[in-house]
Amino acid sequence: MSETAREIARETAQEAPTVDLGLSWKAAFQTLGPAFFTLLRPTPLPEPYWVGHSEPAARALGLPPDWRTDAALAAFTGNAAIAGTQALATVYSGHQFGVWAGQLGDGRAILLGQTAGGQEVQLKGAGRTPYSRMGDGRAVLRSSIREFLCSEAMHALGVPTTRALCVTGSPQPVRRESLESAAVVTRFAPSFIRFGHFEHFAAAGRDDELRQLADFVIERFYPECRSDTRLGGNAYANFLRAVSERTADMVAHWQALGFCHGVMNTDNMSILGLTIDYGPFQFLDGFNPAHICNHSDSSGRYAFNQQPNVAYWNLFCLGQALMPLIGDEAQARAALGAYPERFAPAFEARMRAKLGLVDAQPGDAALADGLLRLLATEQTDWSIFWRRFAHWRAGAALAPVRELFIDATAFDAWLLSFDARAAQDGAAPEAALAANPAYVLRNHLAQTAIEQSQRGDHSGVQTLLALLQTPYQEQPGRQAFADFPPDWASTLEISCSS
Ligand SMILES: Nc1ncnc2c1ncn2[C@@H]1O[C@H](COP(=O)(O)OP(=O)(O)OP(=O)(O)O)[C@@H](O)[C@H]1O
Ligand SMILES: [Mg+2]
Repeated sequence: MSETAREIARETAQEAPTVDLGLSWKAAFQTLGPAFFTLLRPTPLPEPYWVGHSEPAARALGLPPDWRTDAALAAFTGNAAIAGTQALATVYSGHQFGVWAGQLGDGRAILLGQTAGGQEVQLKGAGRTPYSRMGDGRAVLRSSIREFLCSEAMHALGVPTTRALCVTGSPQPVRRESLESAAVVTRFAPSFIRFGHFEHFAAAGRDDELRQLADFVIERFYPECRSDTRLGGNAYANFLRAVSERTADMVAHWQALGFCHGVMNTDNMSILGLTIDYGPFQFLDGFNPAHICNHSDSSGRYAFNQQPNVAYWNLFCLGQALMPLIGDEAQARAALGAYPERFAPAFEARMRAKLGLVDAQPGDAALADGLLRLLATEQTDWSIFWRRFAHWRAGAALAPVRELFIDATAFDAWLLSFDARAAQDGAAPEAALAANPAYVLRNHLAQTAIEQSQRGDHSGVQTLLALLQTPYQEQPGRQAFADFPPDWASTLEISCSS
């Protein structure tokens, strides 16, 4: 036993009680065998309390209506084991900020198990694992609230994402730049497997495990790749193609919503094309295409307008890792070609929806591009512009849209060409309202709820969650949540510290 393993064993030594939450479980990731994970228990936290909970997530997971019991509080803080589960941490590697980082792994996320309904349930911030390196295995309340809210917000926006059931907190101090307190996010997804899991075994030349992992993912999530006759009928090439397509769809959706992920390392890229790891993310305020949301990203590698290229770069890393299975470089390249082929039309379709158009026409990309240039020149507020525009399309006055521009003449000129184009379209007037949310999780909204929570009042988290769960519907009395950010929002520095 290594010294780290011994220390972890000491931390988790006390016998955790076992509780039954009324969920059925079935072994999944575990069946891969010990090369892929380490069995271990979460490390308990003292005096746990509820911070936030998502009822739609609870229903999706199959929990009963009165699920928030003391037993659930203990289980979702890592203080009790759940009957029928065997917790584990998985090993992965990855490229971070463009550089090979070697072995990483679940350093603070612990997989509890997979429900019979096919959802893997993880605790993030549940204590050290053999993959924690220098980390403490913990997550702070601040970042846990952000992850919880954004997971559920993205789901409600229709973006493929990992989901979050709840956040629980503990007074246990956690040191970051200052002393903060610990929290745990319970999140779930059909799989938390990342590009980095494949890179891990490929880098070590462990082709047997690489194949085992690919077969595991293909069998469960991409079975159609086995019978696909494209790419010479090569199942692994078709798998790479399918992942490329899902990734393109996901990133096109991000770009349409003005969502900056902030840490698109290959260990944060889901093999299912889900948005994963909500760290220094940000929904754009003013539209600056080169916006960098992560204060730790000094070179702007993950700037908003770099995201589509970075995803492609990350897919190349995945392609490289899968090469021993694909075997043919031309097929791998062709598989990766699916990304640009898919991204451009996917983004164009998203822009069309935002504009309230349905029928694809040849000049659409140029029309959208013309508008994006105007928005960039004036750094117009992304979400407010689109929501007001959607209301105008649905029959409201134009003035609230027009007044967003200092130079309204340029916008008027664009509008002339838009009007001509819209006249030939069959879209329902209110269509754009379903593509342009009224509420997104802007940094300052999250920050306000976090500070309130840090003072012991968690009601702000639930209030915000309720709005984010119905983002396309204005709620009476909640205008402030859809409004321009306050001046202090621009001074918020969100970094990798979490
Ligand atoms: N406080 C911590 N303690 C231990 N390991 C950590 C800690 N913070 C990050 N890590 C590990 O560092 C690596 C990169 O971290 P990154 O910020 O991408 O992930 P994360 O936020 O911990 O989690 P995830 O990607 O699971 O949402 C991962 O292996 C992660 O587990
Ligand atoms: Mg991560």
